[in-house]
Parts: sequence; C-alpha cells; structure tokens
Amino acid sequence: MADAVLTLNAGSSSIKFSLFRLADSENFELFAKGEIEEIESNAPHLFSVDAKGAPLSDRKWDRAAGFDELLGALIERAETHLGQDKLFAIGHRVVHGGPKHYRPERVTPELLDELDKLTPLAPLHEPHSLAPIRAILAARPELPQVACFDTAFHHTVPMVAKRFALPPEYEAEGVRRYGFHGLSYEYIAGRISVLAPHLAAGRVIAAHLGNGASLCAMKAGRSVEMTTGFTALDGLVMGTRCGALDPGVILYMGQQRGLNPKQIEDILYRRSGLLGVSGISSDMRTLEASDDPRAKEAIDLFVYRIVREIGALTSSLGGLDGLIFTAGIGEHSPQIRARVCAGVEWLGVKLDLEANHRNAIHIGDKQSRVAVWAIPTDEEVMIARHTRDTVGAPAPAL
Ligand SMILES: Nc1ncnc2c1ncn2[C@@H]1O[C@H](COP(=O)(O)OP(=O)(O)O)[C@@H](O)[C@H]1O
Ligand SMILES: CC(=O)OP(=O)(O)O
Ligand SMILES: [Mg+2]
Repeated sequence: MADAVLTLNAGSSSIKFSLFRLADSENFELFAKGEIEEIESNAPHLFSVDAKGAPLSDRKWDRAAGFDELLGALIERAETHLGQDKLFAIGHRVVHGGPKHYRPERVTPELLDELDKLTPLAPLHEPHSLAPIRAILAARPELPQVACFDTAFHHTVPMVAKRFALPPEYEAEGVRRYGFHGLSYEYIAGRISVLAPHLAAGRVIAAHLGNGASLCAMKAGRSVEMTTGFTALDGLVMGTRCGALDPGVILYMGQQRGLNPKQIEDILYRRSGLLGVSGISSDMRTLEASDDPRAKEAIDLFVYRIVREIGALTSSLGGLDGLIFTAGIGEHSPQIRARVCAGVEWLGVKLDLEANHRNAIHIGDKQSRVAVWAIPTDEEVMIARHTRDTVGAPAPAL
C-alpha cells in the first residue's frame, strides 16, 4: 500500500490536477493527471489520463455544476483509481499569498478568510483556487489541505526591487511587488542544479512563457528580480493581460473614458495582451498559424517586451550566465525562442538552431557565452513536495 497526494492548479477557466504516489520517502511517481474544463459553464468536463497518457476517466455534465459537485466527483474518481492506496493530503497552487504568507501552509478556515481578501489582487486566479479548497474543507474536513503560494519563491527579492516609489503608507499596507510563477521557477532552479550544475551558482534568467508570462532573475538559485509585481498584470505581454503599462493609462480610462474599476479590470486582465492586440486569439499556436498582420503585430510585441526585460533583468544580475525557457510557449515554440535569442545576441546568447528546432533541452550553440536551455516545468510536483513536507510524510503501514 502506498500513499498519494492530489494537487490542484487552478486557472481562470479550468482546474488542472495530478495524482502522485509516494514511491519512497523522497520521491513522487505520477499516477494520473487531468483537468476539469469549463468549470463555470453549463457543460463542465472532467477527464484524466494515466502517467503514459492512456485515458482513465471522462465525464461531461450537461448543466452547470458547482465546485462542491465537481470536486466531489474528482476526489471520488481519485480514490477509486487509487484502490488500496490512500489519499493522505491535497495540495493547491494559490497564486497570491500577500505580505504574510510566503511558505506553504496547512489550510484552516482562518487562512481562507485572509486569502479571500487578496482576491482583488489576482481576480483570474484566487477565487478559482479558494473555491475548491472550501468545497473540500466542507465535504472532507479530515483530509489535510496545503496552500502553496506562487509568490513565495520571490520572498528573497531585495526590498529595493520590491518597493514602489509611492508614499510609505502604501508600502506599510503591503502595496509592493510580489512576483508570480514562483512554483515553476522553484522547480526550474532545482532542475538547473541537476542538468547544468555549473549554472547553479550563476546568474540565470528563466522565462516562464505560458498563458501568463514572466521572467525571473536568479542568483545562485534564488530569485532576485522578476517582471510580475503587485499583481500578475505587470511585466510581459500575456495571453489576455496587458503587461507593463504606464499608470497614466488607467487614469485616462477612468477620467476620459468614464470607465469604472470593474470595467478597467476587465480590459486589463481579460481583453488585452495577445488577444487584445491581435483581436484573434490569446493562443500562441493560433497566432503563429495565422497570416493576419494583427497576429504578427501581437507576436512582435510579445517578443519585443521579453527582449527588453531580459536587458533590464541582466542589469539587476550584473551579467548573464544562463537563459532558460519554460511553460507552454517557452517549451514548444522554436520560433519565439529563436526571435528572443536573436534579440539578446549582444549579451552573448547564441542558439543551436537545429537543437532549437527539434525542441531539445540544451539549445545553446557551443560558441554561446550564455548557456541556453528549454526545460519543461512541473508546478504540480512542486506542490506535491511542499504538501508532503508541510503535512509530514505519512507513517509507514504496519
Ligand atoms: N507547439 C506550440 N507552439 C506555440 N505555442 C504553444 C505550443 N504549445 C502550447 N503553446 C502555447 O502555450 C500557451 C499555454 O501555455 P501553458 O503553460 O499551458 O499555460 P497555462 O498553464 O498558464 O494555461 C498557449 O499560448 C499555447 O498556444
Ligand atoms: C500568475 C499567473 O500568471 O499564472 P498563470 O500563468 O497560470 O495564468
Ligand atoms: Mg500556468
């Protein structure tokens, strides 16, 4: 009999989950993974596959189903798949931990009440992480749950990089830069120490380019700067988010256009970025396949901002030894990686075009002064490890 951890990673319209078995006291083995899609629609869909990708279960609803029902169905499936093995804890990616929560924490009703207050700072994510936690707490109060914060890895960023040049009362209230995609960067930092030990003590920029996108500057495996800030709106152009914006634009929207805060939130979070600029899609695959000039304009802007921010983060690091691409676009788009690397060639970055084309992991040219890698990320395994460490490894069966 083995023990298992279920991880949940909530996005704006879907919840990804993974089920890991504790193979021994240290290592997890992926047992199943899947997704609940269209969670708030009239047709939610739950599917899962095993570690090799073979289908395990598939269920479609033909009506809206609340989080209680969807999560109940998920846990029931997970326990059925596990058979004799025991689900001992559930871990969650929670995007914003605010000023107080920068370590994984066991969920309590008090913690949930505090995290609720951070919803305005992560409107696409926080409600979708907290609703499943609440549903599970009500249905299965005996099952330990752990919140793993996406902001936690950036706790090491120096204060000078976290401060806004605002009057001090804002800083005192926690209005500062936090940074996101921390679970992904923590995983990447661990992989670098295995795959490229010579980089582990060096100056590295990791580019998490997915639906949400950001860069993280790491020195000796610790975050020293990132492009996301108080919220996951700042920095790079994202699927539907605008990235860095002159705050004067927000004043303009309110004062000249007469938009209220909810309408502005909707534009900045849901109607900007690749989708807003192209008017076609937030999905990089669709844009790459399109010959519409607006798709090209959106991709040009996406790449330009990455190149610009790599320059800025290199300054924070005082030089650059390694550049790592990860997440959906970073792992799978040779075109975007090639264009970014061409833009920062002056830093000593040179791609091996053939390795890049076949999506190899080590994609730097032998002549490249900066090591270049494309490393698949795994936020789920990070959540599983933190969950096990926070709850404590289960006692061995007698
Ligand atoms: N082969 C590919 N080429 C280009 N972009 C890709 C490819 N595969 C996935 N992507 C892009 O990755 C993005 C999604 O990244 P992902 O890390 O899965 O996002 P999230 O976890 O935030 O939902 C989408 O823009 C998608 O188009
Ligand atoms: C914080 C964030 O942007 O997350 P995601 O990339 O999952 O949207
Ligand atoms: Mg993601």
